[in-house]
Amino acid sequence: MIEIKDLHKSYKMGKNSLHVLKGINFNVEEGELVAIMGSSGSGKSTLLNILGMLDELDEGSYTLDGVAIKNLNETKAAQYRNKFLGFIFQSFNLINYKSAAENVALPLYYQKVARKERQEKALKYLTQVGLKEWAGHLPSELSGGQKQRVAIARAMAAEPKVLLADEPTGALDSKTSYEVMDLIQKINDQGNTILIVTHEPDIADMCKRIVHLKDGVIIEDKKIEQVRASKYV
Ligand SMILES: Nc1ncnc2c1ncn2[C@@H]1O[C@H](COP(=O)(O)OP(=O)(O)OP(=O)(O)O)[C@@H](O)[C@H]1O
Repeated sequence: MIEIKDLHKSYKMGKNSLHVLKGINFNVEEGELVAIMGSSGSGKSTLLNILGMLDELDEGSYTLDGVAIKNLNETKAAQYRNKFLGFIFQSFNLINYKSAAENVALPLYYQKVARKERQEKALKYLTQVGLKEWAGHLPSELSGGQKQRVAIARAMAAEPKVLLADEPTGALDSKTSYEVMDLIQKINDQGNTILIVTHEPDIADMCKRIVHLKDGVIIEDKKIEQVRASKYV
């Protein structure tokens, strides 16, 4: 699903440049649930932004579902982003004056899906995240965990190939974090490919594979069974 080869990314800051990703090689198969970990500044969000086509890579290659993502013009990039990718953010990024259902339906509006189908899909995905009864409520009437569920339903509504989540539980207490992760696991069980950036080892432990970044390179990439086995050696 995702193929990254020798990826490099630098940020220019005046005359200087900061080399953030220094040769990342990384493949993700369909149906994986991957945690990307690493200390602050290791390049996790930069990598996720490149995977999400929100930022451009400098060197190397990125192939997403067979499409080479490099030097695409803005229009093509936006088309592929909408078609392939769903995003979940730490701070939910819901629109405050729109109801839960309207928030979920929004990506479909941008995809020019007809109103009736938008409403049906919004309700379908809100039902999947257990919030059917809350469809007409504004985000301000929902708890943090419920807001993240709405954001997850919104990410799923456009039926993307890959879900990308940047610290999806970062703003939630532990109990709610586990509930949101249970939901993410269920969505993954349905065959969806999901990548999660997280600081929290117990959240990473609920994924199927953990990739560790340090100073812009991958220093460890293990299936969860290997991670667990190595804890007891
Ligand atoms: N747009 C930008 N312009 C300049 N430097 C940037 C930009 N975005 C990130 N950086 C720098 O790149 C480095 C990696 O940042 P990144 O956000 O990818 O790290 P991270 O591992 O996600 O960190 P955190 O866990 O704190 O979110 C940091 O030193 C950061 O200051």
